[in-house]
Amino acid sequence: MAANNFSVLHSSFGAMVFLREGLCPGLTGELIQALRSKGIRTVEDLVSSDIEELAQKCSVSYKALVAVRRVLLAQHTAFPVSGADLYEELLSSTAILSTGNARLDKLLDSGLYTGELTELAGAPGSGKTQVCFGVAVNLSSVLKQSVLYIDSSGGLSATRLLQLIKARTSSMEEQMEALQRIQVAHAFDVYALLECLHSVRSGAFQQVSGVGTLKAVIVDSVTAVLSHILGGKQTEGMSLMMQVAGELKTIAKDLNVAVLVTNHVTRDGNGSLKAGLGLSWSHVPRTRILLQHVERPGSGLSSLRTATLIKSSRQPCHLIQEFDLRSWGETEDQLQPGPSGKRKLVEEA
Ligand SMILES: Nc1ncnc2c1ncn2[C@@H]1O[C@H](COP(=O)(O)OP(=O)(O)OP(=O)(O)O)[C@@H](O)[C@H]1O
Repeated sequence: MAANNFSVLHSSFGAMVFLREGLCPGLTGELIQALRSKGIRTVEDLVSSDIEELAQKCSVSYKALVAVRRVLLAQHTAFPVSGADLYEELLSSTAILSTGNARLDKLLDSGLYTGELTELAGAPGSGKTQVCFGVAVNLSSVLKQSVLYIDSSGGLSATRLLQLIKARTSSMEEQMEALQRIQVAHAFDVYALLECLHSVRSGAFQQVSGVGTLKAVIVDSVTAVLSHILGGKQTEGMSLMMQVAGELKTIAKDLNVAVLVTNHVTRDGNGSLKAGLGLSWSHVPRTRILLQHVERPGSGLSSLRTATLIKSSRQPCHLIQEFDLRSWGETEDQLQPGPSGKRKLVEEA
């Protein structure tokens, strides 16, 4: 095929990927050497070349080269899809997982969406971990779905999880089943987190016997492992952070799971709270909620919190809901599915 036939595909390649042994079947060291000798070093160089001419120039098999190019194209090209196909895919594959808190669900347009990253940002003590517990327990005990809880701050409490599960069922058997559906991993530095995310991506947690397909991954918190490697002279910090972001997005998309992460906050020039980890990270979550204490004169520190929607592509931002950390699972105002009612709301099994 002539080189300029690939002009559309050209533009869809992301980062430059160098040809290396093992990148795809048939791409041997010998073939790579032959290609390099003719200036073909990257996937993009190869797929945009005239294969017939290249096979002759490099004295390699035309058939082998076509097979390699076909695999590389499938692996590395983002083929354009129409809006209609995308919408159809959304309807058929996206599940919306209730958080177990009707007010948070309202902010999230019914709940956590599979295939997406949602972030809870808040100051220390604002209740991020408590919300993660509530979400994990609702998924495991009410929706009967499997969850991976990655604890990177040491805040995980099995007794609190059990306490929340007990509030939903008095059956010991159901309590144990619910606890089993929450798989826990500890990752106290960025390398351990990346290793854990690699295992998730390779399917290690997908079907642990008896607990079903993974539906959500919770990381509490990303800041705990990322904040100290950013800034100063640690130049690789940003790259590690974006690797974590890439892994989380890939997991969300490829495994079709909902990803929930927690993040700290800082203050901007005007003194307003904003999510931590800087501008590059700010684009990573699709939806962000800010948790804050409700301060009432004379009432001291209470368990009341506000949740403010500060980033969303579905709902107007700055919607606010107030809720009580102690009343997770209240069902007073159960919500109806959003406007696109065909989407799968995961129901109690
Ligand atoms: N069993 C409980 N029931 C209700 N509230 C609780 C319970 N345990 C802790 N809390 C409250 O939760 C708050 C701490 O929340 P949490 O640990 O979720 O904060 P966080 O935002 O994760 O903080 P950090 O950023 O430091 O990890 C405290 O105000 C505490 O009083």
